[in-house]
Amino acid sequence: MIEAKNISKWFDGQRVLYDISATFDTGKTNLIIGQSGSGKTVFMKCLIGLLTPEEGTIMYDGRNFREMSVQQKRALRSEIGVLFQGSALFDNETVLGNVMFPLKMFSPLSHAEQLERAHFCIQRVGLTNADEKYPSEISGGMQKRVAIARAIALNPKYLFCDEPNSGLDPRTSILIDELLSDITHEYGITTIINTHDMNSVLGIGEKIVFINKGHCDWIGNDKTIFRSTSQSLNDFVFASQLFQEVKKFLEREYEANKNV
Ligand SMILES: Nc1ncnc2c1ncn2[C@@H]1O[C@H](COP(=O)(O)OP(=O)(O)OP(=O)(O)O)[C@@H](O)[C@H]1O
Repeated sequence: MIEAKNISKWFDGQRVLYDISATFDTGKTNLIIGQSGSGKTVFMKCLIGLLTPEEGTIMYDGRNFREMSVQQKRALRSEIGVLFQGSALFDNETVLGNVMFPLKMFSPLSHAEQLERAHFCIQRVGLTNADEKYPSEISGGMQKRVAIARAIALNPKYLFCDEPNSGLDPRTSILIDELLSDITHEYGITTIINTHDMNSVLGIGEKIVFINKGHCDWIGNDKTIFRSTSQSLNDFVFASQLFQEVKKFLEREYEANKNV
């Protein structure tokens, strides 16, 4: 479990996070949602330790991040997997090379064991006959699977995903969500996902933290979201659903007219 207590963050005197407190549960897909510019990425970066909040505490299973020594922080980093927005694969490395990267950098395993682990992860995310392919030779959905295989290569306790569905069509987005959810449950990972995709919210939102203009406005799940009395959350849900409908309509129009 990760606990954020009273997190506040400023940039050049401009406050972007206001006293945010939230817990992210072990073995669950925890979502951070909110409009563009609301502070989701800054909050996630504070959780990972890529940004230092001016105020507040972050606890990793009872361990206070701020009070950790350099060695303890290094050890914690090896427990964290990150799925960056846009996959961020190395273009000049094959699928296998990408998944081997964290193993070569941080794992005490022998080369043969690293290869075995990489092959296991590639297979676990549903990729076959892809080891020797380069990122430019595979689809966006497959690239995302490679990025997930790379993120779980070191068997992380914590998995952070920034907009995992960006750039994917709705059907592929659902498959990626299902994969993240399956992995989370199977390995008991504390998974935290930044998203504004309503399909994800309703599909895998076991815990949902809604950020509005830097404030934590509401915490709930996919069952309680439609009972929320937060006006800003209701506006967000309405706008997101409208966006999904427009997107679906445009895709249907595109499919119907692409051969005309
Ligand atoms: N390094 C920085 N320096 C100054 N301001 C920043 C910095 N990073 C983020 N901000 C500001 O913090 C606010 C929150 O940004 P953030 O990227 O967290 O939003 P977001 O909710 O993740 O948006 P999106 O969904 O578009 O990614 C924005 O006003 C942004 O301009």
